[in-house]
Amino acid sequence: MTTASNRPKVLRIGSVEFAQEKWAKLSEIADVIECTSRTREEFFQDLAGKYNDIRHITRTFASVEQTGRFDEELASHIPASVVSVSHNGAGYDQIDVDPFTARGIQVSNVTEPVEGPTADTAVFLVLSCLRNYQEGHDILARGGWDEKKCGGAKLGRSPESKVVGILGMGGIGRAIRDRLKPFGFKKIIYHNRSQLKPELEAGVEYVSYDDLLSQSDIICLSIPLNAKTRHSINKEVISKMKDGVILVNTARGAIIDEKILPELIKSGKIGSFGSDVFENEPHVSPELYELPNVVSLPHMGTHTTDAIRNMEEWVVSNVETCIQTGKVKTIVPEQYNLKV
Ligand SMILES: O=CC(=O)O
Repeated sequence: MTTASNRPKVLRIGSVEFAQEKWAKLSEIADVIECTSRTREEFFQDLAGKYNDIRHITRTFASVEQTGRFDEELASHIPASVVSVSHNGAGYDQIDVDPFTARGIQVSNVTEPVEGPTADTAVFLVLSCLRNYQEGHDILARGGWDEKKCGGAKLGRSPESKVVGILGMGGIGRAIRDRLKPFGFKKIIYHNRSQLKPELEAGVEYVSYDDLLSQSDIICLSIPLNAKTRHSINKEVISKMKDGVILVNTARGAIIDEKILPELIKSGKIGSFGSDVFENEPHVSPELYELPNVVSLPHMGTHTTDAIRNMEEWVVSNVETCIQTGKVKTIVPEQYNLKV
């Protein structure tokens, strides 16, 4: 039981949109402190001052504007009292996990609430690229629907003739698989760090990285961004893909070396590009999104009230579970062996 003197302090960085009730519940067992530091320098000063006895930190994707990345430098300012950092999002590329692991600090991310909404977005992009729906919309919007059938939009293809390759078969990759299955694609294949157990694989075929590149008509990227995966989809890798491949990215923009895309799309090497994420958000080169065979979204993967509420509540659960058991609910994979 917590008393006023031993109640853990939770530093909340970034705003709450919908999970006020869940945060209020957490306040019954912890002191929740809103982070008011406006800059990274101020944050470092506050960590040595008014936040010097906090135990848990929560952060949002947008709060990077306030504190900068959670890197080695920032970790070196974290008070020894801190036991967990809970990130609101599936992708935690704003956090360098190693310096936190070295200090015995648990890092958690959001898993399940992100999977369905992100996969819905991937399905939208796959279908739009396959059927040229964006081109149809653009023709209609500029008043170009004349006598020509469907306004002259290019003919699309149906799923039955296409192989889908999913790169990365974590929770989001599996949700993409499950949503694409009913469309009747010719085959769904995947590549992952390791092959999944049959019950998780759910009937789709595990292939090598190179086989995924060479066999897929549509490639969905669902891998995390880190030092190994940054620009891993580059000119050389794309040259191994089928001519006219459809590339769909709902993971992180910087997995692809974005500057090479316009040329490869114009040449037809990439038949269509569907993306919810870009390398330097919110800046996207008009040269890219103005191409007719590009479907682009401003990072809307989890942009629903339900998803945002569920994600915010998941973050609170991570803190709550850590207070109650000493362990966060969803520790990041790099820390599976962390002794706590
Ligand atoms: O981009 C969204 C997330 O990382 O959850």
